[in-house]
Amino acid sequence: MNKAILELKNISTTVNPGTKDEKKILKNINLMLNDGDFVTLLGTNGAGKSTLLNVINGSIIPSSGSIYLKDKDITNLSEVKRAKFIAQVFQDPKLGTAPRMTVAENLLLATKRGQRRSLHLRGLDKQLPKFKKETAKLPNGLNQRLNTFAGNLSGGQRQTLSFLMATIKRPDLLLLDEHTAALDPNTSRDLLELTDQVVREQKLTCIMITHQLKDALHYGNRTIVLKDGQVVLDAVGHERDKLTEADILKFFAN
Ligand SMILES: Nc1ncnc2c1ncn2[C@@H]1O[C@H](COP(=O)(O)OP(=O)(O)OP(=O)(O)O)[C@@H](O)[C@H]1O
Repeated sequence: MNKAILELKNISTTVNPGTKDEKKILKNINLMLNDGDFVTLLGTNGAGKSTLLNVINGSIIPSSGSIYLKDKDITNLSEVKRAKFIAQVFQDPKLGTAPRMTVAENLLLATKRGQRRSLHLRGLDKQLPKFKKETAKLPNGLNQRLNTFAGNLSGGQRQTLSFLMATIKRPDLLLLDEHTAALDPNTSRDLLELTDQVVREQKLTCIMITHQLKDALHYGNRTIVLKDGQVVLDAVGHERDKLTEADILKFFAN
C-alpha cells in the first residue's frame, strides 16, 4: 500500500478577513500525496497554486483545515521549523541563495538546514570534495565556481545552485514554484532534466508548478489542476497516461 507523506484536510485560506477586500483563495482543498509522488501543478493565473505551496511551507497559515506531514500535524508549525523537512525552489533565481556567500558556503548552509545558526559555517574544508563531486554532475559549470559569490553567478547557475541546495539534504517534500520559468529555453530544459533525474534517484515527493502543458505531462506521475481555489483535476496512473494537452486546456476555459 502507498504511504502518505502529505495530507491536506479541508484547507481554506482567506485574505483580508473581515474587510471589504475579503477574498477566499483556497476553497476546502483535500489532497493526499503518497511517498514518491511527483505532481505537476497547473492552473490559470490567480488559481491559487502559489498560495497552496505557501500553505504547505508554512508561510501562509490557513483559515481552516489541517496539514499532516508523515502523519504529524504541522498545521501550527512555523515556516522555519518546517524548513527542516520541506525544501522549496522559487521562480526568482535571487531567492534561496545568499548573494554574499560563495557557492560552497551556500551549499554548506544547505547541508545544515534546520540546525542552529552558530553551527552553520563550520566544516567547510571537510565538505569541499563532496561539493565538487555534486556540482560536477550539474549542467552549467558550477563545479568551477565553488569560490564565487552566489550573487555573481548567472541566473541559470544560481537557480541550479538553489535546486542543489534544496535537495543536497534530502527533504521529505520538495516544492518547485515555476523554478525554471525565468531561464532561457536551453537552461530551463537542463534544469528540468536535472530535476527529473534527482527526484527519481532520491525518490523524492515533489510538487512542481508549471505553466507549460508539455512539461506538466512529460514530467512526474501525477497532474493536478487548480481552478478558482479548487482541485478540478487530479490525474494519476492510467488516467494520467491518457491525459492530453487538450484535456487540460478545457480546465482553463472560463
Ligand atoms: N496577500 C494577498 N492579498 C490579497 N490577495 C492575494 C494575496 N495573496 C494572493 N492573493 C490573490 O489570491 C489569488 C491566488 O494567488 P496565487 O499567487 O496563489 O495564484 P497562482 O495560481 O500561483 O497564480 P500565478 O500563476 O499567476 O502565479 C490571486 O487572485 C491573488 O491576487
